[in-house]
Amino acid sequence: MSITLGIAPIAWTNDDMPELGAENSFEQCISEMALSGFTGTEIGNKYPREPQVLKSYLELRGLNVASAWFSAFLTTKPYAETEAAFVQHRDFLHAMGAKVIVVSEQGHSVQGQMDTPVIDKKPVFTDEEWDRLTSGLEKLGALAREKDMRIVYHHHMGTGVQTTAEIDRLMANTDPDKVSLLFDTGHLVFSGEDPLVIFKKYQDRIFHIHFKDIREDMLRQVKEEKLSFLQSVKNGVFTVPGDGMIDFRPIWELIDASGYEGWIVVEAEQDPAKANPFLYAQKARNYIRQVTKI
Ligand SMILES: O=C1C[C@@H](O)[C@H](O)[C@@H](O)C1=O
Ligand SMILES: [Co+2]
Repeated sequence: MSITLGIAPIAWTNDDMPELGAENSFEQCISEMALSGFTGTEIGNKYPREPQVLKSYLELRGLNVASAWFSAFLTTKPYAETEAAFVQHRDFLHAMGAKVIVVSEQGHSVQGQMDTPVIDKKPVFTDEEWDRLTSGLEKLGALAREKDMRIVYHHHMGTGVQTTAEIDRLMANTDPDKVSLLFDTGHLVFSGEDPLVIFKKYQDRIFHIHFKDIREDMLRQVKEEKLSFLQSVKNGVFTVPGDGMIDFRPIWELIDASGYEGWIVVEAEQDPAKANPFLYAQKARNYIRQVTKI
């Protein structure tokens, strides 16, 4: 397997704020993905959930399913609740042919709170919560391995695994065979981390990649005005690769040199009323072609 390029539906319809892009239909979204030159997608709130139905729409457009997000609550709810929801999600993704499952711990997360400043108010897990998180993730990882899949942990703004130190702690305390890492350029730069350092350190554990860029002026505004994660997204802190402050060339050089095989998914949520998702998808595709020759 080599590298395959996908794009997330979140630029058309936003799962965190379904009112963003409510007017965009599922068929418009997947048709525009395919027309822009992508061959994969993640799954959004308008996608049919029956594997055969979803496949019939995607196959027509030459799209495969890369993965889909799963919210874990290992730090705040009984493990069995997360496991039951995870197994359903795993089986759906398995039926769709995906090999990786995006997992993010949402216990104490402020990412979905409209008025909570994302920089100052992110949660910090206690030692006990860390133990619940790492042991729970290893169990979910083992369930994924039963189906020849992997969980890829999504470090994320406004959550307990956001910073380099937190990613280090998660990686140090989990079995590499059970817990892999998702590399999201936008979240790392938003948080002030160095994506090159993270990629170099964890290249053997990175099994999924999200490419998103950051608008520098919006990032400044987020800090100055203490905006929440959702306000930041609405105001345009994220954009597609090639449209923001991140230089993807050195990132790509590391990815290429590492022999990475798997998905690179463009994931650039912004307000579709301000940023036409079809035009931005084409912009991303052109920039990636220039930088990676893919
Ligand atoms: O992978 C992701 C999924 C979204 O729901 C999330 O909020 C976004 O920022 C992201 O990186
Ligand atoms: Co992401």
